[in-house]
Amino acid sequence: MFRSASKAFAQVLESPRLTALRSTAGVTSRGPHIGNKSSSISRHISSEEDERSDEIVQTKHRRLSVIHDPSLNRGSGFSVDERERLLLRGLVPPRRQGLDQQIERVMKTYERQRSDLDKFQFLSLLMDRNTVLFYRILVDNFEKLAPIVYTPVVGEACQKFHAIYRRTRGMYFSLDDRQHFRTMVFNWPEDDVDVIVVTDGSRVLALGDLGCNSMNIPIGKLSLYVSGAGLTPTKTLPIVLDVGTDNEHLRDHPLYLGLPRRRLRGDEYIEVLDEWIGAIRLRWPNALIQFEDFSSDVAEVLLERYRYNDAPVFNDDIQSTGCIAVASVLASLRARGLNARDIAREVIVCAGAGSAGLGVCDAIAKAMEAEGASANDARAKFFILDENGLLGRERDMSNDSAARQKFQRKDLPDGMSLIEVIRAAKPTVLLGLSGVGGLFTEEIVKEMDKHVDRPVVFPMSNPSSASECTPEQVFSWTKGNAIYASGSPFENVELGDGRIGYSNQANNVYSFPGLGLAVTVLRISCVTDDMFLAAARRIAQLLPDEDVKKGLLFPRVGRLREISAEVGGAVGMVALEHGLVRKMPPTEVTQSLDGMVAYMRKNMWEPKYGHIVAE
Ligand SMILES: NC(=O)c1ccc[n+]([C@@H]2O[C@H](COP(=O)([O-])OP(=O)(O)OC[C@H]3O[C@@H](n4cnc5c(N)ncnc54)[C@H](O)[C@@H]3O)[C@@H](O)[C@H]2O)c1
Ligand SMILES: O=C(O)C[C@H](O)C(=O)O
Ligand SMILES: [Mg+2]
Repeated sequence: MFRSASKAFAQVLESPRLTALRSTAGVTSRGPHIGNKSSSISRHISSEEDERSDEIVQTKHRRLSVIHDPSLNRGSGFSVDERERLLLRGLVPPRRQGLDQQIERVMKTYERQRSDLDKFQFLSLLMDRNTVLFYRILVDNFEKLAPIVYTPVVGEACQKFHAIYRRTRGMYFSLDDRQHFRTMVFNWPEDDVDVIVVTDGSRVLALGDLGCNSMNIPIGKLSLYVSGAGLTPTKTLPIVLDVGTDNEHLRDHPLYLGLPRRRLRGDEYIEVLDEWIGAIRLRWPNALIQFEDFSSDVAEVLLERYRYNDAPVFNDDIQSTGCIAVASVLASLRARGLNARDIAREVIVCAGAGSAGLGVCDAIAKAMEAEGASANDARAKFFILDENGLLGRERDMSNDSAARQKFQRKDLPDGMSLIEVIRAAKPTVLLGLSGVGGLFTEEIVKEMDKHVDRPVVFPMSNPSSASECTPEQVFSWTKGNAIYASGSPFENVELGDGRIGYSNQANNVYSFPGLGLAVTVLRISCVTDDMFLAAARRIAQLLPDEDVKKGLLFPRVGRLREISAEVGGAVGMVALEHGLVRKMPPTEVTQSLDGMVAYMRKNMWEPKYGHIVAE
């Protein structure tokens, strides 16, 4: 009955497009030696073309080794001077082309790719070839390409990693490398690493244990740090910890690239993680470490073990998912004409009691407490289910984590079904972090709709196939009344009466890039829950009332750079207040949130060709 709304109509509601931001001028060095020597020389070379940035890169590379280094390669875009200085004469076609022409050629070829997986591979190969061109294209076409490099297509790319593998990127630490972690970190050529995303592949989206195949997840996340928050590409490091896999299909597959053994668990697993983090801290003491897609049995344990160890660490699935969930609930309050303090009156039903579901509920409970609710009153607002139904009275939770025990309902029978819980609790917000596609049926959503004016339905599971319901379903079942946000992207829906049903994307991509930007720019020493709460509040305020009233909760991901500057600003102000900043910005920056946001924006890397000079 409903069909997807045209993009053009949706864009009418959007505020001005992303402003291009220039990075600050600087000199870096890239070459065959290990390590970068930053020179103090900083001079402006008057550019032959306006499109060039002021950045000067020194290199010892010459001839084909320049072309084979993606961070130096400019393809047909090397200037006449660079061709002379780097001995490239005759090694590239004679006619020089600018970025615009290169983009045109690449996008035409991209459009000819037949499947989404072909598109993924095409972009991966571009990333391997030419860093600036890849990121220029990603930044300029973010909304179109994010679903390819990120959820949902990155999920399929992980499932088929062993079959489509072409070239290495990032680092692998396997059980066979034990006792070598502290030396092998020096095999990585960069002395400066700002952000590491690490996974052990034990729970990739809702696709289960993908072992070593999971490498595309850290690669994808880091490409969002660069495109969405202006982190420097060469200072990002994707890592897979290969501790085996319990995925028999992969383990027995002749092309599988990881260790063909069962997954290591227990104390020995923790020892491996300790050894790994010790090695990382030895080589890159300040790098932000993002734990990604670790299964729920270890995710929280690892976070608690490392988060206060004097270096920044966070778990994306727990904390930044909590952040976007809080932002979504806060924005939905605005949509319903309520205030932030009304969050304490929300009633939350959450399907999914893994680390993501519990992390989200914990973050919302903390947001309630921040608005004056007691811890007990906040807890009483939650009804959490796992695959066995409600976490209720009779459930033996003695071996469960504190995070899970906290949400046990002592007043209701264990195992109540989702529909029974909806009838009993009359929720205002329904969250899906179950990984079960289609879990929110017509009966469930209609039951919820009976008790509230505007049901808030957030099926947050990824990829799209795991979404608990689609926007078309929810808007159809609620006659367009619902407020909707999903983990993976969906098109908006035309409601048939001139209105649009907005399909917001409640994905942690709204928070982790901006957080990483702030940690890097200010060298923040520890990532705290208060930072995520401040970021959530900021995200929830980014759109004007007239947009939010229509059910649009925050700007679309196409404006991620702007959003990341705002998130970075909010995080930076909390870090300042709590004395966690190790690299103080100029005083005027510290005076206001606006000043901090502008500072974040100014420190973003911009994908433009700089000038390469011979070292
Ligand atoms: N939107 C986002 O930004 C975001 C971020 C992180 C995770 N996620 C998604 O959240 C999901 C869960 O992640 P996780 O790490 O907690 O995984 P998990 O496998 O540990 O947890 C899944 C939970 O769902 C429960 N469950 C299974 N079937 C159910 C059912 N029929 N009814 C109710 N509960 C059921 C399981 O018992 C378990 O508690 C994944 O799909 C992941 O992609 C989304
Ligand atoms: O990767 C995503 O799209 C979000 C999240 O980190 C997840 O694990 O689903
Ligand atoms: Mg994840």
